[in-house]
Amino acid sequence: MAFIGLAVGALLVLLIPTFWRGLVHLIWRPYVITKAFRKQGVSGPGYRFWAGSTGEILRMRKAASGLILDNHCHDIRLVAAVHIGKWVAEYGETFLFWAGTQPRICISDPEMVRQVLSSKSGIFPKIDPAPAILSLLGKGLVFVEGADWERHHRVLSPAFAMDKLKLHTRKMAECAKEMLEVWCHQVNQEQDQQKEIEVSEHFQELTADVIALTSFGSSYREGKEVFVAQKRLQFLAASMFLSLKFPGSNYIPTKRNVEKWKLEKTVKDKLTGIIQDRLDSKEFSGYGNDLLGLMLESSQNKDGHTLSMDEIIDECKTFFFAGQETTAHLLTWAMFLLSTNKDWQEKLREEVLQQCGMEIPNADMLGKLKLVNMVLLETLRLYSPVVLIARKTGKDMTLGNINMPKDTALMIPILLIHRNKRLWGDDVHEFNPFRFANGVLNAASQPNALLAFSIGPRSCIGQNFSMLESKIVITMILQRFSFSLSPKYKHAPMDVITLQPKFGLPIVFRPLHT
Ligand code: HEM
Repeated sequence: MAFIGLAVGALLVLLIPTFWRGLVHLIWRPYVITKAFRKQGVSGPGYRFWAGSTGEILRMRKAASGLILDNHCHDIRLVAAVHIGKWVAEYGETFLFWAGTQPRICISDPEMVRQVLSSKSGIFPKIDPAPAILSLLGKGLVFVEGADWERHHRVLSPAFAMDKLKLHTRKMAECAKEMLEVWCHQVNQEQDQQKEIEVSEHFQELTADVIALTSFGSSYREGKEVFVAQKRLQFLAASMFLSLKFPGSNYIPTKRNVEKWKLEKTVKDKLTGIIQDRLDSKEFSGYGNDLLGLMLESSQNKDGHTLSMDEIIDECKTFFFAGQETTAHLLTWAMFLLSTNKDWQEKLREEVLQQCGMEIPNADMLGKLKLVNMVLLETLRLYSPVVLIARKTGKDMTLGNINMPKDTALMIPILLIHRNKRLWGDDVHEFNPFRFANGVLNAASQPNALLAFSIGPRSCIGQNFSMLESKIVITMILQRFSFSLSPKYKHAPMDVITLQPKFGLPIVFRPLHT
């Protein structure tokens, strides 16, 4: 009896502090945080036990999931990042919401956003990525911090210098030509010389081919298993975002976790194979000067700027995903806008034929395509493939006039900032590429209003790569086809980590030359 009493006592000694910590974490801390922000005028949807705002977010997303917009409606707040749009309207530009028990402060004020993103001192690091995101992207350049980020950046950035990128123009055009030959063949087989093609899938394969070829010396076919596994990991990550978690839940062999582990293994094995092939093929001159070559060469560096094999694998994950997915969506949305704005399609074709004729475009020609550039920028404004940027406060600080404790997560809603009338004017919801006629910095009332590639030291390393690739592809399409939106298209942009058309993008193509 005494033994049982002793055991129960010991158990209580162990359990009571855990129970107490749980109560503090689940009830007291959210209460204190809510109160502290409310005192400073920052309110938001109330905290719900354990779930935070997750239930509300799920309800709003579900309600929006059946909506189809008019093809000319670019105010997509009704269908994408719906919770943020609704809460900004209700609580103002700065508000507090809860990802489970984690507080999130959403900031849209341009000056606050500029302060966070342009800081060079590292006081606004990235938030710790969810495990599902980490298995998708790896701990590569997107997520490393401080001295590690500097080391990775120093090794990788030479691959994105403009003179290096220009050398990729030919390879990018060859990949595009291969895709367009398939389209031409399909169109020519039709008696009425017009053919409907779902382009978003084709752009996914094309951009995968381009990043595989230019950066890893492989091809879509060789890297296909990685791309397919990453696509599935992306959907798992998106679904896991809004599910309730408890400590250790990532280690339980649930159906979803087991699938995630298998996909992670597929990605790692395949990437290791690609890396090993390059190591085996080392010639006298080294590993090559593409992205993979630079990473492998870094292992010989004596200056400490080296990447370990695990870091190289993580960077491969990062670039296979980041280098492909986003550009595919940019191309998709640009085609959507050009197929619904025939006047712009004509303007661009005229420019393209004037500068490039029917030749494969080279870097010099592409540099002269001002209207194509403007349309791509306006596409990035209206349909930014990345809808949200996340950061946190690295120490206790005042941002704007709000005191924030260390580790406060900050959410920057690109999708909403790109629809702020104060910044972009009364025609904010209209497709008007002319706003970029005098360059990105003069397009809005503030110079850094376009955030599609972010700004500051952590802005997108691949932005010139992506713009170059997109210009080549759009140019080569305009040289060959006129096109219009298929009547089957349903306008329902959705944010699954990136912004994409829910039902794809069917376009009807007609050849310009038979
Ligand atoms: C339309 C195409 C693209 C868009 C809209 C885009 C958008 C972005 C954004 C918003 C960020 C900042 C993320 C953050 O701060 O959390 C970013 C970072 C990054 N992007 Fe892109 N991106 C695109 C294309 C590319 C391409 C083609 C590559 C690689 C070839 C790439 C590689 C990266 C990397 C590695 C980072 C992390 C940079 C750092 O933290 O130093 N992106 N991108």
